[in-house]
Amino acid sequence: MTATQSESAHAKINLYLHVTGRRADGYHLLDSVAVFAGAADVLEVEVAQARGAALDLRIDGMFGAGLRGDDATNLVIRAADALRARAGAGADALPSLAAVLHKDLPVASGIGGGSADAAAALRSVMKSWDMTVPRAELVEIATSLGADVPVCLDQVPTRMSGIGEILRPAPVLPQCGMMLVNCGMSVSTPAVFRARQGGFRPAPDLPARWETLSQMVETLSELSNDLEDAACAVCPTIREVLSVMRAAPGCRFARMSGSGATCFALFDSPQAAELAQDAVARPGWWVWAGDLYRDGRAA
Ligand SMILES: C[C@@](CO)(OP(=O)(O)O)[C@H](O)COP(=O)(O)OP(=O)(O)OC[C@H]1O[C@@H](n2ccc(N)nc2=O)[C@H](O)[C@@H]1O
Ligand SMILES: Nc1ncnc2c1ncn2[C@@H]1O[C@H](COP(=O)(O)OP(=O)(O)O)[C@@H](O)[C@H]1O
Repeated sequence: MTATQSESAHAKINLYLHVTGRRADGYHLLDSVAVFAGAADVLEVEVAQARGAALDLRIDGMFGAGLRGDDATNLVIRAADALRARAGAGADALPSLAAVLHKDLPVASGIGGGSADAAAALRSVMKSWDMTVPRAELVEIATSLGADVPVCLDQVPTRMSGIGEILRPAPVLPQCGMMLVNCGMSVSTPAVFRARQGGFRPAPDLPARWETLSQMVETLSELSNDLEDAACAVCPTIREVLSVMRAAPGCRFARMSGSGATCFALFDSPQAAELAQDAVARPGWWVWAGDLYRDGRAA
């Protein structure tokens, strides 16, 4: 074995999510600001001695039991397969890889854990194979793995549009703290898009920066997550989560992320979010509190 590539795969939070249209293939056009929380999975990839074999994946962590390492549909394996396919005739010369995924983010929960894992796999496998992929092609490969994978490549605050493949800088964020709560129920993204009723909403004008949390909350209050009603129809506990979060001491704002069921709340500081954790704790609920992930990492 040679050097281990360790990549953190951070939770993606949609501060708002407008459905702006629909493509002919059924995919929805979205407008959203995605930010990343400190909460993360960790993917470790090592080069093995053998050549030509597939990526061998082991999974552990708090939410590892729900996923199988030998499942070829796992997004980590699909990411490695996509890069191997790109190597064409040179694929047989690539060394085999051994990977461990520490799965600490809830699965199918609106915070893009699987997408973040796929992006982490693209980053670490490219490094392990000493492979350079032009940015536009990398975004194309990422999009083929899932609409949320491109935004997870860099893990920086991003304005997303298209189906998730058009990426622009988000407004500069203020200091704040974040809490994430998941009620323990997986929610299927396609099922929520199918259950959605109502028309389309325009993409809003946003400022270049939010100087304070109050300014950001004022803007977000004018916007919405257009998947929230549909997700609540699929998983009614989301409404209870939101009302518990809104009642927590110091909570400035709460909303569902992505297609749910995870909800986020904003606080004045990471410490304020951590202090409110006990007030929202319920049996079977996953609660995380801390800072946004502000470092980002270029793919
Ligand atoms: C809703 C969002 C918002 O960021 O977040 P999550 O709830 O997944 O975190 C994403 O668009 C989810 O992206 P992702 O989870 O990668 O979706 P994909 O695997 O590409 O698509 C799953 C299914 O969701 C629907 N889908 C997804 C994205 C999109 N823009 N329009 C859609 O209609 C399609 O039915 C598709 O078959
Ligand atoms: N490494 C992975 N982590 C999580 N989910 C994965 C992974 N690989 C494949 N999946 C599948 O992808 C789907 C979406 O997972 P996830 O990204 O966690 O959802 P969401 O984007 O809603 O948070 C799940 O149904 C899950 O079975």
